[in-house]
Amino acid sequence: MTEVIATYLVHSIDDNFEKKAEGIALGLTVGSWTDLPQLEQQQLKKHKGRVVSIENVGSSGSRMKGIIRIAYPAANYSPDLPAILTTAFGKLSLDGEIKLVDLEFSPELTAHFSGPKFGTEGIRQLTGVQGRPFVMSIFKGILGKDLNFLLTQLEHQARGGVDFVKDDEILFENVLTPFEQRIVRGREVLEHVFSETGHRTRYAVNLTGRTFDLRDKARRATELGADMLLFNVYAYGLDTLQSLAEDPEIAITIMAHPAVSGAFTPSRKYGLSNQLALGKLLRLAGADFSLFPSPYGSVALEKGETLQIADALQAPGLLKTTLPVPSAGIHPGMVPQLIEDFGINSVINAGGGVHGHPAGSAAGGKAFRQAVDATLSRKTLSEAAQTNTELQQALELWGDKVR
Ligand SMILES: CCCC(=O)/C(O)=C/OP(=O)(O)O
Ligand SMILES: [Mg+2]
Repeated sequence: MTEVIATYLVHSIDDNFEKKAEGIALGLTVGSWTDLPQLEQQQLKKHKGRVVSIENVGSSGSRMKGIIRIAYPAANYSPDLPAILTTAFGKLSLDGEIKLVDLEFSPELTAHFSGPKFGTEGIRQLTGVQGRPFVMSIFKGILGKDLNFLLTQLEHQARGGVDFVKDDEILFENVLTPFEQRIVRGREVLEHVFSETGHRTRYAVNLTGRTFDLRDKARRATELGADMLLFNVYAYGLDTLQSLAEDPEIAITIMAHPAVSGAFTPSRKYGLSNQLALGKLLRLAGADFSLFPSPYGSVALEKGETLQIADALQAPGLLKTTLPVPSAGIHPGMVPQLIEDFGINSVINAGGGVHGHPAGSAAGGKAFRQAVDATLSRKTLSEAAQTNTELQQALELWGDKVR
């Protein structure tokens, strides 16, 4: 059956979850049922929502907690995320203490989504990076600074051996560091570093501006030789991301940033789960990378939640996999834990943990690469620090434990 099954966490003053479930299944589809004439019931049967399961999962304060799963037939909506989200959690999202925890797509429905254009394996083939997690750094302190400042910081990050450098999500079109100049001049800098060191760093430029201009701007970026695009997906919308990812003329990877998603994910009683918002839906919409708060950074999520996000991004399935990028407050001392938690099909991402290094940004990148090498060769960081100055300096500043 072509359908989507929504899983809701419901908090209710009573445990009559059957009534609530039936009310949702009908209310978001055919409206009413038992009082309809037989003929009408027959005609509407293919549109009726179906209660799949109900589970009472205890209580929270004065509320009973229930998990309700409802199936919505594909006959009711067009196969796109705006329609599916509005069907499964449109008006219902306004109706009290209810959280959308998951959406299960049938294979037939999933077939309508292209998913990531490159995905994990495509990114490994593109970059030649195998057998280790990627390392990425983030521009910091760019607002109000000119292009030379940005290019100098880019060169330092590249000389530190990071695989990717991303714009910070708060860098928009501006007269000091214009989008197209960042791409063209940034490329020159990275080619120069490559010619000198043999190391290639790729730059994720922030795709910003009005929605209807994004496609042409992204196509222009591709023409100019941009490597990657950063995209604040929830400031725009999932379907905007999907339209960019599906465009054959935008033949570069797209990195989804979680900005704004905190407006509707943290509550246990309302909104969307992070595994859905920063995991499954971004993979469906075509993100090659998905950034999310790590379990031990400066805007931490619970570890279980981050592992669910990563699993939604990397689980085997019809779509290519999206690289998880646990972020925020990351420093080299966290590398063993990051690799233990997220494996090598992930991106180790840091801004302050690179630029805050006592010996500067290049040393910060080197410290991360040294920490990755140490971890993969089963050395402790303190052992590796004995022969790696940059790592030693990083551990002296930040330590080698996660909080
Ligand atoms: C979850 C997003 C993290 C982010 O955007 C960012 O800029 C992190 O910077 P640091 O915390 O590594 O300095
Ligand atoms: Mg940022």
